Amino acid sequence: MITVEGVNHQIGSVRILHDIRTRLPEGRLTALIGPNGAGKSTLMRLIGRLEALQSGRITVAGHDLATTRTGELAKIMAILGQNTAIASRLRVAELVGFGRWPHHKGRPRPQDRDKVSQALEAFALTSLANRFLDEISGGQAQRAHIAMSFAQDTPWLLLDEPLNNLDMAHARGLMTLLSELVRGQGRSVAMVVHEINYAAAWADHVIAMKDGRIMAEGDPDTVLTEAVLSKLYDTPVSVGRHRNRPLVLHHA
Ligand SMILES: Nc1ncnc2c1ncn2[C@@H]1O[C@H](COP(=O)(O)OP(=O)(O)OP(=O)(O)O)[C@@H](O)[C@H]1O
Repeated sequence: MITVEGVNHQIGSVRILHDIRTRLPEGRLTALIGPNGAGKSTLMRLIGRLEALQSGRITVAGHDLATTRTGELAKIMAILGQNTAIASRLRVAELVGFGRWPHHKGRPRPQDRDKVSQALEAFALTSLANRFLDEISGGQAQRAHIAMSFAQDTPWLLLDEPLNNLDMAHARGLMTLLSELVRGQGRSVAMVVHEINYAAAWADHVIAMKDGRIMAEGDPDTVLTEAVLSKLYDTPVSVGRHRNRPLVLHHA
């Protein structure tokens, strides 16, 4: 479980997060939703310790972020942030190989190479393994970054907008793979997602944020309702059903 208690965050004089208290359940896929600027990435970055905690307390699988060593944390949690700009003269396999660093600390072993091969295969990147990052498409680069986090092989996987740039089939493939990690291997995934129907179809738990606060949280049937979503996004939405899950419609 990830616990967040009394987390406030401020940039300059602007309050970005207001007293966030929540729990992200273990062995589940949690979707963070909400409008632009709601504070989703900031909360993810604080949980992933990419940003220093200004107040409150966060624990990941019982480890307090304030006291856990980075090497230890990197074996518990992989985080993929939103800005994945990285040296473009790097090959796909090298990027994915960085995910193994916490395990081998510079001396890759056969099992590390196996994990990289598995990650390349899982994200349909094997044929692109030797390409440089500036020689592949935006969606392929996005998959390579997710594959790097996947190769880290941690109980917790935190992904900020991993569906960016992915076409329908690859987005579906990623969600299927993430839910297999959760259901088949008992891993825990938290992701920021804008396309609400991916949360509706695959998430077990949804946290809806607006203006630096949590507006609603719970299972998709509880959170993905017309009342909550219309208020969350300040736009009218209809919610139907598809395969016994919510289906959100927001066309004119
Ligand atoms: N470096 C920064 N300096 C000043 N304000 C910032 C900075 N980073 C983020 N903010 C502000 O913090 C608020 C929350 O941003 P955050 O990126 O966490 O939102 P988000 O919910 O992830 O949004 P999006 O869906 O657009 O990615 C926004 O109002 C944003 O403008």
